[in-house]
Amino acid sequence: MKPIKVGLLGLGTVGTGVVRIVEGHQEDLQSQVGSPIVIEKVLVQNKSKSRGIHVNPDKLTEDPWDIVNDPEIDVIVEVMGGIENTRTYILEALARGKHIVTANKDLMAVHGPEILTKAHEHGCDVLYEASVAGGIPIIRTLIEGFSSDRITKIMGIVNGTTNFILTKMSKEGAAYDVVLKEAQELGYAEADPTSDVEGLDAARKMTILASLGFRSDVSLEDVDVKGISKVSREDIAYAKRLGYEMKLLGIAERQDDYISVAVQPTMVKNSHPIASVNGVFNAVYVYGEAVGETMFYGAGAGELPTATSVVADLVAVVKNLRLGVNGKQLTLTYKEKKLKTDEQIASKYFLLLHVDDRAGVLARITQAFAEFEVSLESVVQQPNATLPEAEIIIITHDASKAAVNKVLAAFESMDVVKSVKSVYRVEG
Ligand SMILES: NC(=O)C1=CN([C@@H]2O[C@H](COP(=O)(O)OP(=O)(O)OC[C@H]3O[C@@H](n4cnc5c(N)ncnc54)[C@H](OP(=O)(O)O)[C@@H]3O)[C@@H](O)[C@H]2O)C=CC1
Ligand SMILES: N[C@@H](CC=O)C(=O)O
Repeated sequence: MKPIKVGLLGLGTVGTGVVRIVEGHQEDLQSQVGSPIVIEKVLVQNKSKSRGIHVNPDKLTEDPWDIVNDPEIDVIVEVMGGIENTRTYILEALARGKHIVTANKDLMAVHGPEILTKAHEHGCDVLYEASVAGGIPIIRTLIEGFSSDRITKIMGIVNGTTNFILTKMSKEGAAYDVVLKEAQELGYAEADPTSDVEGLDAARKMTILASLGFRSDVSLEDVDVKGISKVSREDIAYAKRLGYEMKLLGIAERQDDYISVAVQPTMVKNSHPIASVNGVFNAVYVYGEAVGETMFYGAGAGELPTATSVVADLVAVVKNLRLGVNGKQLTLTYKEKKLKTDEQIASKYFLLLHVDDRAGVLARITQAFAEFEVSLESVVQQPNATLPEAEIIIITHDASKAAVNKVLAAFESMDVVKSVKSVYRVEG
């Protein structure tokens, strides 16, 4: 059979993995799709850079149009990252009838609907399994595995870099900056790791998951995002003492027609399976009305796990080519979203306050919670080790975000409250 020719945009962490798997598993791939898969051309920024993999130098190009305009190329695998240039290359490639596989969540979270519409118009496939949770086949699972159910909640660790950092800080007492550097060296972090640590990467992934899971037009602006850069070793130690692990969680919830999506550092009860998801591993919990609770676990970043998802998409495109059904999949119809208000978003909260250490303070603090009908699960007061103040550690029962914000606003005008050191959502 005629070989399938692939143009690879990018030969960094993921691109290198794609070449290794396509070459190393060639026989298995051929047996599934019935023809050889050949990486015909590879786009890089700098052809003379030394690389950890040998690629025939004649295949390397620094000009994306060498690939986009090449009529011999059937499929483009985009693993270079970035948004605007990449969007242009992909739209142009679709206009020329090429199928696309991408790992680019930044692009798909922002321009996904435009790209998928264009693909449909041109009878092309656009697959993006690797864009969320690296090696876990969660996108295919949401589209196919849950097609018969109605999802009410998607909750997970969807960023490997921040889970790697929080795990090392929690288990080894490691310093934030040192572990971030290690995550970068291992190829887990984004080109600009701010998007990992400030939660944007996870927010993009949650946009994709929530859109597919709730079949709703969720956009990045709908996600309430907070990263881990302000999580201190002290916060992690408090969490552990109380029986929790600190995790950066993405949480998308639906009640009737109303949804909320957030990414935030969250204290997860030790007994919850997500609390023991460590290092670069990701896990996604999906709750369906009929199926109940399910969990998907695996490496969320890194060369080979991510490339596994990319090459699986490539195999799917080639199988569709064989069957002549590219671009013929039924597209999802998205409902117009209705976002929950802060009154409708409920969870347990952890608060750490520094207060004056004198009679009646605890009563005033608890009175503020009572005023806004926030019920408390536990309250602990202890002296501060270094300051002439007391610390109050509070865990609430389920309370609305609006009510907790009102309590926090009340603390601002209470002279006995010196500072609100930390506030975290609590799960489990
Ligand atoms: N790393 C991971 O674990 C995961 C990454 N992803 C996504 O996969 C994509 C790639 O990530 P990753 O492999 O880590 O990125 P890298 O930074 O390691 O590699 C990027 C590659 O693209 C090339 N490149 C970048 N910009 C251009 C440009 N303007 N013109 C030509 N070539 C360019 C680079 O060339 P050169 O080598 O010459 O510099 C490099 O080979 C991103 O979208 C990322 O978000 C998704 C899941 C996991
Ligand atoms: N930087 C990302 C890579 C995979 O998407 C992460 O750490 O999860």
